[in-house]
Amino acid sequence: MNALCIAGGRVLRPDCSVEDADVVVDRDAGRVQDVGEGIAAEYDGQTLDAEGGVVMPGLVNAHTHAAMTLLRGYADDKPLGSWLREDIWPAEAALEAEDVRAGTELGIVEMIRSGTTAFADMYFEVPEVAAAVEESGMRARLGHGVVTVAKDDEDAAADIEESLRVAREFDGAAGGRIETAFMPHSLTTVGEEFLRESVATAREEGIPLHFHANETADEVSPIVDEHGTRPLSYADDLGMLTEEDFLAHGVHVDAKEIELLAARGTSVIHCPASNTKLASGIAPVQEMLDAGVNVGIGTDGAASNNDLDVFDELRDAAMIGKLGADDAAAVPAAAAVTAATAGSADAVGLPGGRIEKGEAADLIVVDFDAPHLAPAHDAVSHLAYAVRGSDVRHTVCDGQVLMEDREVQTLDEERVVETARERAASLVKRAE
Ligand SMILES: CSC[C@H]1O[C@@H](n2cnc3c(O)ncnc32)[C@H](O)[C@@H]1O
Ligand SMILES: [Zn+2]
Repeated sequence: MNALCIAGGRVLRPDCSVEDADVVVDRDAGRVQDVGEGIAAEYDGQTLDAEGGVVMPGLVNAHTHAAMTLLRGYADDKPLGSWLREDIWPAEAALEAEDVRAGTELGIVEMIRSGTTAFADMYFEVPEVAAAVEESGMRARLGHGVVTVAKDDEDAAADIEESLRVAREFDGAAGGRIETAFMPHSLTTVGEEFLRESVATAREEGIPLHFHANETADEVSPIVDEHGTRPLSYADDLGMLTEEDFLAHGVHVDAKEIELLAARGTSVIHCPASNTKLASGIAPVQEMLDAGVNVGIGTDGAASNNDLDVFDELRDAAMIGKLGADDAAAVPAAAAVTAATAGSADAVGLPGGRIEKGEAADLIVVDFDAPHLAPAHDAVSHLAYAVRGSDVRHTVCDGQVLMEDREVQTLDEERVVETARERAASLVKRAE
């Protein structure tokens, strides 16, 4: 067997227990071969040193727009509607394919460096996003975001066709590391007739759906006014809530909508930093978990976060979850860590999220030697409340080492950062 041994660390298991163990990976299969104390000695192959560290599943960023790294810090301190209309959409109107490639690569480098092995991405120029994912060795579920408002019927239909086309074309790309979805931007930015027809097509072809929903209060009232019902019952009527589908935000959901999500098995991707920065509101995460809704974690784009560090995000989820519930016991450490690993992987329907024999070999080693992690009474507490993305020592996806000793192996980090700087500067000029 072509083995990779992650040796000498403590391993986070799916039940959030932590044990001294080595992890042996079958590199050809991209799967965990075995987990156990001292087993690395039985195998030949590449070894990654996990001494003094915790081996855990790679984080899954279940909702992002990776190329928006180019717009990091471009427009701040505004609510969602004016931020999008006054700043972001005008800038995005000037996007070229090369911008998306450069911004996605920058996002990917940032994610690999902070321990993310998979992500779900809604953006434009999906072939460029897919090429960046393929080169980087990460795993991703990709889609072209559709907006039909302010478009004539022909342009709207073309946008939908593009989203369905890339969903068909790129599913299974990069040796199966890329899967796809049909991604209508939101329930208010895609018209009902367009949704009705395109969702039916996606359903017939078995293509899952990902969309923004119930993000701000401003987004709820127009749906209630126009359709006489809450957004998620409207989405349900359109056939948009199945076990394969996942929606981003779910901030302004009432008890009936939470029940509906649980009944349909639709996952919610919680984006606490973006919801805080845009003052969108506090998602009822503990209520959703109590109702049996699967919750994943996403950063959203770097322009509303402003980074793609999922460790930051899961800490925000745990902290803000307590504030929202007015209960310090809400969204405890283990729940936040599980949401960012197994919860996110299950939500987006990608392998990973658990270190277990036979599971995908998507894992990271987190260094526990840093002063801000001493003492370590409880590893799971640290993973939720104290670890930073910069504590990640190694990142492995599908059995391939993407970062070793903080050196990204698959992309040229210096070139990626420089190109992204250049493309961001030229994008801003083109948008003026
Ligand atoms: C049509 S591709 C995706 C589209 O979404 C925009 N976007 C970024 N962040 C958010 C958010 O928090 N809510 C809604 N839409 C968002 C992004 O700029 C792209 O235009
Ligand atoms: Zn988003």
